[in-house]
Amino acid sequence: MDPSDESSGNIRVVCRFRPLNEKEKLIEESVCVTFDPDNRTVAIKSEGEPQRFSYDYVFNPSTPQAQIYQIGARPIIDAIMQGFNGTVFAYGQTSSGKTFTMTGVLGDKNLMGIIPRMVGDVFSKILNSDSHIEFSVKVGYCEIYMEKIKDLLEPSKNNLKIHEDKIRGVFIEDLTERYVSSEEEVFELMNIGTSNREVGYTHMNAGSSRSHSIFCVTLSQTNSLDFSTKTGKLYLVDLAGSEKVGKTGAEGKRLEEAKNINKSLTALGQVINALTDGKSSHVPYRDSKLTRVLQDSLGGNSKTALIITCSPSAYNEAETVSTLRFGIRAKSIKNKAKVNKEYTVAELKLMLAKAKEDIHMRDKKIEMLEQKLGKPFVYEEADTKCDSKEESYTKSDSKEDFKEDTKEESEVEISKVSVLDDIVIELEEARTRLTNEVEKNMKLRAIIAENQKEIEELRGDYNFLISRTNEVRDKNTINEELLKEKDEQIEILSAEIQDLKNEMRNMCDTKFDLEQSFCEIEALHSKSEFNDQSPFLGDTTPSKSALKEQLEEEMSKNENLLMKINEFENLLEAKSEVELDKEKLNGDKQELIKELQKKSEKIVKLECELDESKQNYRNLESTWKKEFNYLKDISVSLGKNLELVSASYNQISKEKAELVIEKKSLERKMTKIAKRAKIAEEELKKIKELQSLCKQETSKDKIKVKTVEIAAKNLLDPKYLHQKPVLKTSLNAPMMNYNIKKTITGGQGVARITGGPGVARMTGGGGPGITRRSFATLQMLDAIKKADKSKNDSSTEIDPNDLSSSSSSGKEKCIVF
Ligand SMILES: Nc1ncnc2c1ncn2[C@@H]1O[C@H](COP(=O)(O)OP(=O)(O)OP(=O)(O)O)[C@@H](O)[C@H]1O
Repeated sequence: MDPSDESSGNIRVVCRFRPLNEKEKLIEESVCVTFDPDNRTVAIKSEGEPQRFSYDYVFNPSTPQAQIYQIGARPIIDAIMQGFNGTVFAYGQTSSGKTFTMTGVLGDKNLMGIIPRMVGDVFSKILNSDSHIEFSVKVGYCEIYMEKIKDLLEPSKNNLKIHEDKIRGVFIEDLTERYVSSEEEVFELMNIGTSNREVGYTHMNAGSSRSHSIFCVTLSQTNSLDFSTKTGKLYLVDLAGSEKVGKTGAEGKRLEEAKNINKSLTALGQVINALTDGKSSHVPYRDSKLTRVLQDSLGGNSKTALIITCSPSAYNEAETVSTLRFGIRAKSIKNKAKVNKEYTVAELKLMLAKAKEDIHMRDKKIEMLEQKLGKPFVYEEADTKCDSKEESYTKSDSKEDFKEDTKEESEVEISKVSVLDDIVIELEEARTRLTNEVEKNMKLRAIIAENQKEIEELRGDYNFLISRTNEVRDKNTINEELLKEKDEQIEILSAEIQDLKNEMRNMCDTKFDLEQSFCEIEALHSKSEFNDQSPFLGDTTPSKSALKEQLEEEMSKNENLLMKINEFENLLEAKSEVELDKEKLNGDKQELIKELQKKSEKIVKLECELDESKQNYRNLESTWKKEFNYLKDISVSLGKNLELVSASYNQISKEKAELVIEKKSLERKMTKIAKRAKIAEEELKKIKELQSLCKQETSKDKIKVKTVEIAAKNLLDPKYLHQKPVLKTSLNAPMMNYNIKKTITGGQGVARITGGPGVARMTGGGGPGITRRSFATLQMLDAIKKADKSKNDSSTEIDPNDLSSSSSSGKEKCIVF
């Protein structure tokens, strides 16, 4: 991994003091703090020595919101853009200005807090980014109230759970996250969330936050060129303020809230202690929801800034000191943040393709260099400048020296090329390995995709079975309830039937009695009609009217009975109906029982299948995990290989550049040497020509000397003395081995021979008359001989007196050879 993808460092802690509020001014106007001019230290005045606390920055009460953002939180945004996680959280006593710092006044340019400013910066950075980077921004908003996490964008979700996995770290499950495309949309969501927050009145703060709020911004970036993705998660946390219930006057609900707030803040303090005391092996993140949510922000994968907020009032001195101490402890927490980057297969493929292309290019270059080094030298007129080494070659340097040097240099170059060859072979091997690994990777991915499909199908089957089982169970329960109801009804009806039967029996008895009585009465009545006057009868039997009354009574009873009988008959009918129903129900029940049995069997079967599916799923999952780990290993080794490839590439590039420079200088040397060799060859040719010329001249000279001697003799011969002198001629002849030019000029007694290397010049005068001429000629021959001897002299003068007598006519007399 690129080292810039990781960063470890301490939490950044800044401290902010707000101005005195009205209440503090009323209670006690004195201020208990002084600020050092270095903007890093604050001192609390106390009776003894003032207590001093130093942070990354200390803001005095007059610091504007914009500066707090710039110094306190802005660096975190840069980290988020790079794909790190980030957290900014505010801690402090109630009413110390946490919410003012984090949120401030939305929509007010001067008073808005860190969250809206950060959001604004995120969007402006997105707008100014490269066009091939695609961004997506999501926001979520929740609060921890009385140890429950409530979704502030969907308040019905009021007990969200915290989870953790390797990819996402610690996260709040099911938290509503909305995609947003402008800061206005974010502000809208913030307003919605804030309106759902638990806020209440206390003596210290009319709008006191009774919960810890967490505003999450997730920024994902996809590079459309290499398909890599980066995700930075930003947590902006406004903690509830610690409070002394005596001061805040919390009672009832507020008291419960205060207890909860203080408890979770104590848990936060304990986590910080465990992280910083250097002895604790266990960090109690799980002691509260707050610490669990902030787990990554405190000692984990996040760049974190803590803003501690304080009151400057002497009235709150104890709370301020406690907050300052908290900040000091938090300062030594070390986090290890890493860029949340994902290498996609496409990205890996692209990297591989690039590496292949690089290797190919390098191959070509190396081939070219090899060709050039392998070819016989072609002398090019490439460069006309001479370097010092080249100039040290003089005419006396032999071609052999030059060849020797060139051979040595060539050997060095060849050894370099062979090293390069080795590297190229290694790279080729790495490339093959990489290709194989990528192929393997692709195959594995295909297998995993298939497995996942299968798992999805199994999951679908499983869910279907579960829903079917639940359906059957529900039906069963309903049927059972129905049966129970019917049984109860049957029981009631049976009891009623029993009662009716008893009543009917009683009624039958009464009816029988009554009928008997009626018969008796009828008999008596006829008897009374017969013995109407009998006093005996009148005394012992009831009177007719009495009997009539009794009869009427009995008749009405009878009617009632008849009615009851009717009722009873109806009831019997009803009973038979109920019995029919009961039978039917029993039938239904039997059917239901049968169905139930069938369903139970089916459930058992389905449960078996489910177990099997679960087992399969578990197997697949473990295979998948293994494969995933294997893939991860491969991806790590791929990363390493790619690093190796790029390192080798860099090395080769460097060496190639050096090689090119050396090659150029070699070519220049070659050109110079070639030129010099050409010159040397020309010189040699000339010397040889001269040698042959000299040989020719020497033989000619001998002939000439002889001719001169003959001529001289002839001149002295008396038979030539009357001959006219030659008007003018010149003698051009090399003397001995030198290229000597001799000129004899007739005139007024001047004769000069100019000697020196290669040249002898004689000028002489002659006059009429043989003697003089002969004398002059003899003088001249003598002079020539002298000049030949003194070849190193620059000139030999002949005394003009010696020649004056021979210069009479002013006309030249020469001997022609
Ligand atoms: N730096 C400041 N300048 C001006 N006013 C401030 C400043 N800080 C805070 N205030 C004011 O003080 C009051 C309390 O601030 P705030 O609500 O932000 O405190 P808090 O720490 O969030 O309190 P709690 O923990 O009770 O929620 C508010 O009216 C706020 O406007």
